[in-house]
Amino acid sequence: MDRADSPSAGPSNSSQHGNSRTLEEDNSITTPATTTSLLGKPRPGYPPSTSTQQPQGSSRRPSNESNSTEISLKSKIAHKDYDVNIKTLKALLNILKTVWSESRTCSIVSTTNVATLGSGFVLLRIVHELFVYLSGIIPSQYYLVLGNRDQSGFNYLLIKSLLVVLSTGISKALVEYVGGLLRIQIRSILTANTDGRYMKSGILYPLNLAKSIDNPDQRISQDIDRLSESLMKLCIELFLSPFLIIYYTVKCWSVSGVLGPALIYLYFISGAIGSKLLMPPIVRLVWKQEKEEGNFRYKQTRVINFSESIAFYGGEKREEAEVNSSLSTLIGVQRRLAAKKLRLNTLSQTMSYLGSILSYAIIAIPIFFGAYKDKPSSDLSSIISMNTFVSMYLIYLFTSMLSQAQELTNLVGYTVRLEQLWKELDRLNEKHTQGSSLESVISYSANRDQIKVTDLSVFTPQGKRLLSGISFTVNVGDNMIITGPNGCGKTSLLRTMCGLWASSTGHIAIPAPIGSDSKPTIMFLSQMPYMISGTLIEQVTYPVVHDKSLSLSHNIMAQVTEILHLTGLGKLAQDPLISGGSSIDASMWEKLLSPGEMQRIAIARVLFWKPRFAIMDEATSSVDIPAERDLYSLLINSGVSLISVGHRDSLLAYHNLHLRIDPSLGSASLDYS
Ligand SMILES: Nc1ncnc2c1ncn2[C@@H]1O[C@H](COP(=O)(O)OP(=O)(O)OP(=O)(O)O)[C@@H](O)[C@H]1O
Repeated sequence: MDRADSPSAGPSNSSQHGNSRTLEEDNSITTPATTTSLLGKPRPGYPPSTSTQQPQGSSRRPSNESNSTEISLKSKIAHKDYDVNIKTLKALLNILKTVWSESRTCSIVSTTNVATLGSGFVLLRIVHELFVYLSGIIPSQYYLVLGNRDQSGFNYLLIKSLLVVLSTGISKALVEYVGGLLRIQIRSILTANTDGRYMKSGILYPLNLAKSIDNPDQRISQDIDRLSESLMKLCIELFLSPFLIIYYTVKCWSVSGVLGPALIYLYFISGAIGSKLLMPPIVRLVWKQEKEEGNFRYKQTRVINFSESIAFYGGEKREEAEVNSSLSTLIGVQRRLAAKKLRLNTLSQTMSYLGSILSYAIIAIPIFFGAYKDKPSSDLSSIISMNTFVSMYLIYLFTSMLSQAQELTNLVGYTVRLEQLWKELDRLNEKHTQGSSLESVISYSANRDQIKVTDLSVFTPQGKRLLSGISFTVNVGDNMIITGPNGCGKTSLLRTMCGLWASSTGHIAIPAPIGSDSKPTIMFLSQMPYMISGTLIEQVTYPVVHDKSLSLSHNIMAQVTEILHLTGLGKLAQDPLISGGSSIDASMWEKLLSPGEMQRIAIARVLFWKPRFAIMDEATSSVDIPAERDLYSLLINSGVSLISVGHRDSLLAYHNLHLRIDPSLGSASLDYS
């Protein structure tokens, strides 16, 4: 409820506008349209929905096991861990501390902004509360001047009330505006901080591979935003609540005696108990609804992503059946939810109407006990109006507090989710920092011209042994091809050599980078090249951090253009749509280029960076045979040593070493040619 629209009072006014306003506002706290209980609404979107984004990388198989683990983990979290308790409040405090300390160093917000906005918010909130009080007592003044037929008093009051109402509206809008700006600042700070911890070597991939935390994308993009929103909502609503409750209790007491506040407190307690009893099944169903919403959305997204394959197969009917089945599960849950909400809404509606009647019952007591028997009727109307405002506002403050209690539960929920992510990121960071010097099978060698693998055993992240006893040495100038049947572990060996899979034994020595040299010494090319959002130059120079001067540098442009011509992509450099210098979305790149052209872009990146070694996992499988010959010649002539995986016999000619994997033995033999 907007306190600017807080219960206006007066016998006729309150029955016409005052009460209807009040009920409407009470309903904003209690009715199903906006919320489901006196304790506030279970927010859509929380508990978290199933992310539509699938982790990329090596977890190629849809894992039912991991999904069910995730779901059961979420169930546990939804029912148990999201309570408001000391632990979760400490986590919230930790987040607030981070916001405060980061606001001084964060590059995307200025400290002055945060401090100015914070103090501006506090000031505006106090000013607004003063105007709310002034506008609340205006109706009682109207009863007085109208009752006394005082025309000049009425004219003066008319102007005064217009100014007060205008100021109340403006101050409320400003409170929400400044609160909204603060929310954006908090979100920016927390997101930048979390992304800084997440987008790191040794963290991004292991976190998504092991799924040790569900939906990090959702936690960063959605949960942080909702956390900031909940925090600001609580600040806007509850910032002055304790003081206001004390003030309006005293006021109510002074008009109606102890019975008035006592009845309001009783009303509040019974509403809270009733609501608390009816809430749990609804919370559970809301959680389930969010999960089914997520599943439904995921199915729809998959249809979009794979529309071409579905069209080729003519599988539209099959997809429709799949989507419909998901929809019918979702609708089933929504029906059960609506049924459960009925009881709670009955209570909520009844309580909100009772609240407005209660305010009259409170003033009726002193009137019938003779407290105002000497007052003329105009004065009495004014007193009734004033009292109705005070008691209704007190009732509003309580219901508002109750509804914010649910907001607090949401805030704690988002806090727990963010804290879990931070803890996991810190754990992986610690492991990575230690692992690179102590535990990992990979070590940097002073010999920058060699990759040496000794007695390596390769295990999947789940611990299944794929290969054992693998040993080989590739010197700069050598080119090695790895062959073997599907599923024997070729790509897994490459993942282990690149340090992506840590669960291995043996030893791999790779060239050490020199100082702060950002040039990669080893580059990995997968069968499906990764396209980025950006310009043609950024595409070829990936993974350099985006730099405007790079796009303007004539040297780099000339170098990239030459490489594009060499790799058979000269037409791209001439295409105004592509080479115009404007950024193109990654998904658009994937449409503009064929798989073979994307593989050529990946090779262009190697030619641009000229690393010591390029590890190529079927990286030319979509390129025609003559072009494959040209590309391999280019790479070898540029001084890059290649470690290739492939099935085509044509590849053998470009390599002097041949590692054959024998799946029956789980080992490999090395041939020289
Ligand atoms: N993330 C993972 N978790 C568990 N097992 C995996 C994972 N990735 C791959 N595997 C399994 O490891 C085995 C070897 O896979 P890998 O991709 O290394 O085979 P490959 O020799 O490259 O096959 P292909 O020639 O078809 O590309 C397969 O049985 C595969 O299912």
